[in-house]
Amino acid sequence: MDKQSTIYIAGHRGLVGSAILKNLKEQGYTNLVYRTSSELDLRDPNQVASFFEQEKIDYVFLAAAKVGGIVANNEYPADFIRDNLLIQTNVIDSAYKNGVKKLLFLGSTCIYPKLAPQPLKEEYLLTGELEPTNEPYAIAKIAGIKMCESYNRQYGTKYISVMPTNLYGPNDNFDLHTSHVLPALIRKFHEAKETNAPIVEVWGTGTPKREFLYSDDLADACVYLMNTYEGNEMVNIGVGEDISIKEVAETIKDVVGYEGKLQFDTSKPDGTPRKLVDVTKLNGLGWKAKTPLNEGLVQAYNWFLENETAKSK
Ligand SMILES: NC(=O)C1=CN([C@@H]2O[C@H](COP(=O)(O)OP(=O)(O)OC[C@H]3O[C@@H](n4cnc5c(N)ncnc54)[C@H](OP(=O)(O)O)[C@@H]3O)[C@@H](O)[C@H]2O)C=CC1
Ligand SMILES: C[C@H]1O[C@H](OP(=O)(O)OP(=O)(O)OC[C@H]2O[C@@H](n3cnc4c(=O)[nH]c(N)nc43)[C@H](O)[C@@H]2O)[C@@H](O)[C@@H](O)C1=O
Repeated sequence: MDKQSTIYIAGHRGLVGSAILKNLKEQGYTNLVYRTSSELDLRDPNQVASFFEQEKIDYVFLAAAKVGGIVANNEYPADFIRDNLLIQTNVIDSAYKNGVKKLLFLGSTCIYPKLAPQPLKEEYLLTGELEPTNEPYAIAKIAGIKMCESYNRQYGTKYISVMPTNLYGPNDNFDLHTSHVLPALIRKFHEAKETNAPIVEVWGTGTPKREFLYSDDLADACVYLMNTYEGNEMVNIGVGEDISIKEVAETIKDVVGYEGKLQFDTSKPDGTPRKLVDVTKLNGLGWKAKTPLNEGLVQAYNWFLENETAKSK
């Protein structure tokens, strides 16, 4: 990308899109294009086609999606498969029809089989059954990967797909019903501390393991790969280390300074037992994560204090 290239960041207000926008601004890219979902509904093919015809976009970061935690995925499967198929199909096809030079598609590690060997290598895609709580979302993401590969093969485009592990950071979703585990636990421990509640409820058994990447690191990897990677094969993005939900809950408890107890609600789903990504390919391409989990959690909690608690005052 040149510093003057026209770069569209789809989903620029979200966890990932806002971090990519910040990274691009910091690196001196000046011609950045973005729209909110109310200005441009990416599920609507006509709106997307007109937008691409007008804007003459060179590069696309496709970070707009219907996203949510384990319970949201389980409760709204139709929304997750429909919205994601529509958004990615409209954007990828309009990018092709309007001569976009390169597009980066964001998948997720839930595309790998539920019981795949660990760490998850890129080649494990489509080798086994998916985790049922997020199968519709994962199927949409797999369709996005295959769409990029197919356009590259048939039309000679340069679309790349990246598979990030679980993410957290500024502009995360802190809604307890629809969020992922880290923002949920930050809110739960904070509110329990404020109200002197003796117990914080943690979903599931606490035994599943997850790998967590700070959103600024993810954004840096996306911009790096947009500038350096042209392969048709997807690339995992992660840190290469995981932690149990019980351990991460104890860590957040300490970061927040809550002194009560944890209680595990085993009526809630555990989901995939483990999804540690193999980052050999990413490291070989010259990129490594920088932010340690403890440091990232302190930053995420500070962001929550400055932005989310202000909303409820
Ligand atoms: N969060 C995570 O842990 C992980 C995320 N990812 C992937 O990263 C990408 C971004 O996720 P994340 O940033 O967490 O998600 P967020 O929910 O934080 O942000 C999603 C963004 O998508 C936009 N969007 C949603 N629907 C539409 C629509 N119909 N039209 C236009 N824009 C829309 C929203 O725009 P607006 O704000 O204007 O409404 C929002 O800013 C997704 O592809 C996701 O699968 C992958 C692995 C893990
Ligand atoms: C990114 C990824 O995100 C989702 O998959 P997930 O990793 O299972 O997501 P999660 O963050 O919601 O949960 C991780 C673990 O944590 C436990 N857990 C404890 N207490 C809370 C809690 O309070 N909230 C939530 N959400 N989870 C909790 C929870 O029971 C589970 O064992 C999919 O959307 C998938 O599609 C996807 O791509």
